[in-house]
Amino acid sequence: MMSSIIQLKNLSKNYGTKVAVDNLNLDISKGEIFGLLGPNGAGKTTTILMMLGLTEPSSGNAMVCGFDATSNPINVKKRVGYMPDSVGFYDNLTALENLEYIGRLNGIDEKELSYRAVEVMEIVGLGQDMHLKTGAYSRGMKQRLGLADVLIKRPEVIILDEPTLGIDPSGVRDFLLLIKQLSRENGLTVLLSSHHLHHVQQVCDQVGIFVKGKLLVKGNIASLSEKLFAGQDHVTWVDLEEKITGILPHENELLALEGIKAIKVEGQSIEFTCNRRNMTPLIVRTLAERGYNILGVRQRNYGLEEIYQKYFENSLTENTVNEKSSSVFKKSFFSRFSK
Ligand SMILES: Nc1ncnc2c1ncn2[C@@H]1O[C@H](COP(=O)(O)OP(=O)(O)OP(=O)(O)O)[C@@H](O)[C@H]1O
Repeated sequence: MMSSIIQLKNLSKNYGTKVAVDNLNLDISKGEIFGLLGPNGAGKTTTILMMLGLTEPSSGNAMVCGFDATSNPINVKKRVGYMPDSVGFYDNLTALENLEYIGRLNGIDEKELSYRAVEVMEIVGLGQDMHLKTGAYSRGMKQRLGLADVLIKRPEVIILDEPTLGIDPSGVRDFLLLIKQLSRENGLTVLLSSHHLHHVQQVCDQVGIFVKGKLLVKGNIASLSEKLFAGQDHVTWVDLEEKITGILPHENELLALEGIKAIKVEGQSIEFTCNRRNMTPLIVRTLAERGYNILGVRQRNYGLEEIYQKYFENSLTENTVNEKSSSVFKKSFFSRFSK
């Protein structure tokens, strides 16, 4: 069992009557890449600020690298690198100068600074461009420079708030691979917050889904989709060459197979509703043995894609237009659970 490097116990934060974080309990192991997922306003940033000692919890506590973030923020800040969702630089300085400036703010010895700054620039893939002014940097390059700012103090934990915001898809992939490599090679613990499930799933060992200040579920991607869709029907569609009119000739025989709940025929397509997973091979085999000519087979899977579509995509689209959407998100999420 790996030891926890971040431990949040009954952590809450209220802003007036607004509960931003609601009695949060969370352990993150050393060397783990953890994804905090949730729509806008879920409480991700507030949680991060409490871990860094930048916001005081209303109750509960956050232990980070063995220190209480509220009573001992200096020790936490020494060990934790934080990249906020937007990082600012001095546009008329070169990237290397910007990084050295941050290094000085972190109290890194001048003799070591220039060596370390160049090293970190190479690590984040900006070795070739470190003498360019940051005014000429793309969003993706700035993100890497932001990461360099965080790495220069050789942290044990890095916390990245929405690190993929505004970067193009290939930039996102490269950036996340870099994070993974850094974590694996150096035992670095990474906490990243995002509302992009797609991005998070590429790198995270574990994810936690946040809604309205509460952690709804936590686990690795596979266990998460199991939990979220437990009890859901599994559906398989089979397309046939022949058109079926009326009842499928072998309907009763198929319904007698354990796991098949219902059969619906629509022209050349048959829909099998099953109460257990992985029924598709048996269905296909049985139909083929009975002489049906199968043209295509599809299966409804409950994976990340489905989690994303159900709980994030809708919420996000609405969020950009309408701030009230988090209640929509919550409703659909919970109605799913209470089924
Ligand atoms: N300083 C503050 N004063 C009052 N309310 C706040 C403050 N900071 C955050 N909130 C509220 O607390 C809730 C959680 O916000 P938070 O920024 O932590 O969410 P988030 O998950 O990080 O979302 P985003 O992705 O939009 O940053 C929101 O409803 C927000 O309006």
